[in-house]
Amino acid sequence: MSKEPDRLFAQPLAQVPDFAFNEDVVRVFPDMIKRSVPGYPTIVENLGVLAAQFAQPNSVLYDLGSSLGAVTQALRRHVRTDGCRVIAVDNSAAMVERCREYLNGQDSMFQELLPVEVIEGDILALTFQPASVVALNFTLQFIAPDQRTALLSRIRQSLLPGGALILSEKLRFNDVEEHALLTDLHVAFKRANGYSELEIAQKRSAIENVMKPDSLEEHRERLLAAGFSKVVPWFQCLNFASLIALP
Ligand SMILES: Nc1ncnc2c1ncn2[C@@H]1O[C@H](C[S@+](CC[C@H]([NH3+])C(=O)[O-])CC(=O)[O-])[C@@H](O)[C@H]1O
Ligand SMILES: O=C(O)C(=O)Cc1ccccc1
Repeated sequence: MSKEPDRLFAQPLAQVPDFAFNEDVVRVFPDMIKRSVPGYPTIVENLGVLAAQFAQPNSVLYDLGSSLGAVTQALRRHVRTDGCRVIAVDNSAAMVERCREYLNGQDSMFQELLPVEVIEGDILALTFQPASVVALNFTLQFIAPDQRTALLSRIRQSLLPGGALILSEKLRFNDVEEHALLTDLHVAFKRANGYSELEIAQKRSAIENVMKPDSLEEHRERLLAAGFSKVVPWFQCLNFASLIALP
């Protein structure tokens, strides 16, 4: 994995462009996501552990918005169920190219890993195969809000009995004080990870038009509206959380 440190927002920018998953981001992405998302390594590793409980024989496990394939690699470390295969999907060509390289690296180091296919494509245009596990690890927040219910409904329709959707997201909070406190604590987390005030401020304006977090209540209601029967939060660290949604 690339060890290049994230300095993308370190210099003052005359105008901060909207955040995009381009080659510059790909180069620093492992460092960026670890220093920006509290609990990220714990979520990714345990997503593999959870997935192993829901994986059904001869089914597909989806990693939607796979970026560099961290979740796919965790699925392949933990899931031993017969006949499973992983489909990773991302619409960033730069991410997909590097993701394929990393997965080839994993293949060369370990034997008997689940087969994996990496698709460059829009998850909104994807035809889902019957699946036992669908991971949306910090991806739904980048989907246009008015498209989210339809996407979750299609995922729900593709899920096999005994399967699960695992949804990780940055949260906003309806309670003003709770929102302010957890936002401040997230800034403290970033500062503690070496980001300057300028980096934090410029990153905030880069993502504000492209990443729209929902509250836990909105997620729960939307998942139920999409046909899921049960929503169980299994992890929260500051304003980042992960939920299990059962068909
Ligand atoms: N419509 C779309 N179709 C396909 N991909 C998309 C779409 N919109 C955004 N993406 C992709 O979703 C990913 C979101 S990052 C996921 C981290 C990863 N899951 C991880 O566990 O490391 C989250 C973050 O950076 O905060 C990017 O790679 C986008 O290209
Ligand atoms: O950096 C942030 O403030 C975030 O909310 C997380 C994030 C991580 C990586 C890309 C975009 C957003």
